[in-house]
Amino acid sequence: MVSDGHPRGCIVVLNAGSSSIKFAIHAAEADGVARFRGQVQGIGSRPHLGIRDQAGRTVQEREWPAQGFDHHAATGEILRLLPDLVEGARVLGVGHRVVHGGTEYATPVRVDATVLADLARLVPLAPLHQPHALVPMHAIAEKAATLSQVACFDTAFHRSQPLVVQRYALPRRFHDEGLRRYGFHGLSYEFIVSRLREVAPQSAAGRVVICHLGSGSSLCAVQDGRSVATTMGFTTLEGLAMGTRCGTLDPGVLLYLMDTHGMDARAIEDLLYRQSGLLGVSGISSDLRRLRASSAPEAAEAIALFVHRIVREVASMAAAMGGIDAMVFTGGIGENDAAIRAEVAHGCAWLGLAIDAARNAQGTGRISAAGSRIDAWVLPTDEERMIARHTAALLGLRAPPG
Ligand SMILES: Nc1ncnc2c1ncn2[C@@H]1O[C@H](COP(=O)(O)OP(=O)(O)O)[C@@H](O)[C@H]1O
Ligand SMILES: CC(=O)OP(=O)(O)O
Ligand SMILES: [Mg+2]
Repeated sequence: MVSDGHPRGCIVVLNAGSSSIKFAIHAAEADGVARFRGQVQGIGSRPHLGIRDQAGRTVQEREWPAQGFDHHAATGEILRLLPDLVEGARVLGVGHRVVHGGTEYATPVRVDATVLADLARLVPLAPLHQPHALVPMHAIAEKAATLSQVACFDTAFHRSQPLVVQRYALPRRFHDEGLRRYGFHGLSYEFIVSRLREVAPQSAAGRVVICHLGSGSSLCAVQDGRSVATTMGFTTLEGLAMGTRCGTLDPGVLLYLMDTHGMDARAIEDLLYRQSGLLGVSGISSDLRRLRASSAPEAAEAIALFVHRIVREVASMAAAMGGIDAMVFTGGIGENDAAIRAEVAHGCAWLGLAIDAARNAQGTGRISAAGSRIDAWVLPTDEERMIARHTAALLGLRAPPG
């Protein structure tokens, strides 16, 4: 309760990922570890809720059968749980992660009817994410119309990229109508840059490749704290192979699918967003943990493809910056799967990356070997904390981040 020393005002944060919904309760007035953090993860495979308090202790856990338990159901559960977790503090704002901000939104904004309508128009560009961010925004707007809601965008961090990086080689009119490379996971990249400034300021001022490897995966080339290139583009499909997404594909494949298989846009959307990636190649699961536990050759092949694409794209990020000084692994896979990090490092040895096996197995902080030309780190991301920073700043409760 308020009387036991908890801050009086709080920010509630909601982050709808493709396989998870994460949430957090942050003190409104000061940056710090969340009072509560939780997530429903494994949506679509093994839905599981876990909530931890400020000290990292698990305070609640629950599981559901995969069938019928979707993002919508998870949102309902979370909205029901939040009043208890707030513990009597005043909710001063709700911050949302919104994956796509289009050309219009390059900074956080207060949510109103116009914003809701604009963001709904971007649903086709992020079908695994955008609808799940909009559902709680509408629910909160209906139930608590006076509560300030703030939308924070995954695309915003990349808007500093040079125009040539954002352009596809299509006729100019398409770029002008918004068909361009946006990039995503920007809130995660922004948070990692802020962490790197704390733990390795010299590296943070240099040329950094951040590997956000989770259910969705992308790489970002960050130079002096700014995004200069990233693997995702117009949608969250481009770049690396992911849990259920294909990553970069020859556009001729789409023509073939239309002509030869008679597939329409919706069928192709389902194939590329939901049936491909680790799931499609393995035929077993989109979850790396389950592929690790499998002895099927298809599981090993899916993992090898995942790594191969990362290694190729690391080189492309390096090319965008003329070299690499530091590399950071983050996201559900980047933070937890030491073997993926070791395999990526092996593929990047020619760039001067060597990781220390024992440090990598431990999986926190610096993992590069003594003498590695590239400094390598495992840094847990915290998109929710970044959203709390932006939300508090926009509502005038704190100074702007960074
Ligand atoms: N201990 C682990 N070992 C290997 N992979 C893991 C582990 N924990 C989580 N993951 C992977 O991380 C993915 C989820 O990443 P996360 O970034 O939380 O997802 P989202 O993109 O939905 O936010 C899971 O699909 C799983 O493959
Ligand atoms: C942008 C994206 O793919 O997000 P996530 O990894 O949370 O699914
Ligand atoms: Mg995520």
